[in-house]
Amino acid sequence: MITMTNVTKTYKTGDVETYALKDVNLTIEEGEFVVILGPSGSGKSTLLNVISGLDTVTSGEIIFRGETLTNLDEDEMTAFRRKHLGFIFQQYNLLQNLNVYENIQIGSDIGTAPLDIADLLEKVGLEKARDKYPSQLSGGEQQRVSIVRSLAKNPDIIFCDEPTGSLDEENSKKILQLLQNLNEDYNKTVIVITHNLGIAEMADKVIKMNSGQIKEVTLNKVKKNAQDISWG
Ligand SMILES: Nc1ncnc2c1ncn2[C@@H]1O[C@H](COP(=O)(O)OP(=O)(O)OP(=O)(O)O)[C@@H](O)[C@H]1O
Repeated sequence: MITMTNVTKTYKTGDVETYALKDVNLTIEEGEFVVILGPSGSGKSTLLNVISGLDTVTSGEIIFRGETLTNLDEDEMTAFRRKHLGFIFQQYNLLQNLNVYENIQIGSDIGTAPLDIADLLEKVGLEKARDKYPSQLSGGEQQRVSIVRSLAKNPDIIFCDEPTGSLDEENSKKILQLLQNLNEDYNKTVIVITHNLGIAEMADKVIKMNSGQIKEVTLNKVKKNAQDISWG
């Protein structure tokens, strides 16, 4: 689905050149659950940013379903992102003056074949919260709304940067369960960046990064259910 070939990304600050990515080669299959691990500064966010076109590569090639993303101009890349990608970040970024349903509608309006909002709300146990405002919800609930918003447009790939961040185990596992269901029931490709080693137990493919390079790629023969992964 995604192939990265010899991808390098450097940042120049004054005379100093930093390799955020150094000659990265990687394949991500359709419907795969991928977890990217690595210490702070190892290049995880940069990897996500170049795949999603939020940042350009210095050299190398990225191909998505036969289309060379690294040849697209900014407008084409924005269109690609809107059509195919969903993002889940630590910050919820919900609009405070819109209720749950309306917040999610912002996401589904972008999609050409959006998923049913009521259906998604039921999947995350928030069917009763559709008319509530963000300030009336807990942090975990807000996170679930923000996740539903990014999923409502029906993206092919879901990118998650520390999706469970500051949430406790129970709320984190609810979110991970949702990601697992989307991966399994809707065949969505899920790519999660995390420091939490337990999440790697849910993955098909675990990528370990260090100093801008992929140091190890492991395929899990057995995947754990979100509820059963190790924690803390
Ligand atoms: N805009 C930028 N300008 C200069 N250097 C940058 C920039 N963005 C990232 N870097 C550098 O590139 C390297 C990789 O950064 P990146 O954010 O990808 O790491 P990360 O693994 O996601 O870290 P974290 O886990 O802390 O989020 C780091 O050395 C970082 O300082």
